[in-house]
Amino acid sequence: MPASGPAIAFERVAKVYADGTAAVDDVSLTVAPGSLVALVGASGSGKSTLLKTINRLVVPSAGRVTLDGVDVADGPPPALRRRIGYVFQEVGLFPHLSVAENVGLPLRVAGRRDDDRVAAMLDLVDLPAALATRLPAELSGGQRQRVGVARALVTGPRLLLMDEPFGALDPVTREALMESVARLHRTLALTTVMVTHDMAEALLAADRVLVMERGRVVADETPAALLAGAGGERAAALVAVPRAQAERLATLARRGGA
Ligand SMILES: Nc1ncnc2c1ncn2[C@@H]1O[C@H](COP(=O)(O)OP(=O)(O)OP(=O)(O)O)[C@@H](O)[C@H]1O
Repeated sequence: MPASGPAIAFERVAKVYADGTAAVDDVSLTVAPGSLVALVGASGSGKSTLLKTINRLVVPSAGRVTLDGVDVADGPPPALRRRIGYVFQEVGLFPHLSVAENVGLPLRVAGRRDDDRVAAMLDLVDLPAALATRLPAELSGGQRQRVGVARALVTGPRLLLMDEPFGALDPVTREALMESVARLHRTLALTTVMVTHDMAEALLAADRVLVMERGRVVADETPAALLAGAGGERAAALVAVPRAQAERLATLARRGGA
């Protein structure tokens, strides 16, 4: 079993955008190596901004972020980003490159070429080898996201960041992808931080859920604790939605079986 990925520490991190929007407000917390953390909260609460301070797509206005004790601001951003997998909703595949070329691009940028590694990555994300020569436009949305995950992990990062990557997909595809990612998280011993709008997904996949509101982390609990009522009013309101749905479905199933 390989050693787990890096610990992340946010130390009094704040972000005020140029137009004066305070997106993140004095966040301090640590993420243990090997954990799968979900960031949830209303639209505009600062989830993406906080996530992007980890790979320096956003530079904090105050405070700092460290990985294994080293400030992410030390050293050039490309070197940092090679150590961090990043998957986001738009995927960002190059339309004129094949699936294999897209997955291999981070290796090429780093001066490497490794066709076996690319093939192994496709296999790891459950994409048939026959798709390797296709263009992104010749794939389904779910397959494109799998290519995005393969590309994010091809350089062997220990840290995976996901920004609502499966939001545009149907629920069945979304669930299958989330299962794949949870499996990769375990087998590759990653530390994973994911932004999601889907509280059920957060509760089922994560081992820790951070609830954001107006730039602050207002609850920080395990899924079990959240379901048991920890985390206060805001967390309870978010948990109420999947809970009510589960209860209605259970009632329907009982009636159907009667
Ligand atoms: N580049 C930017 N310039 C100015 N304001 C921004 C920028 N990016 C985000 N914001 C603002 O910062 C706040 C937090 O945005 P952020 O995208 O971090 O929230 P979020 O919780 O991820 O939202 P969503 O769930 O809708 O993606 C919002 O008010 C948003 O409009």
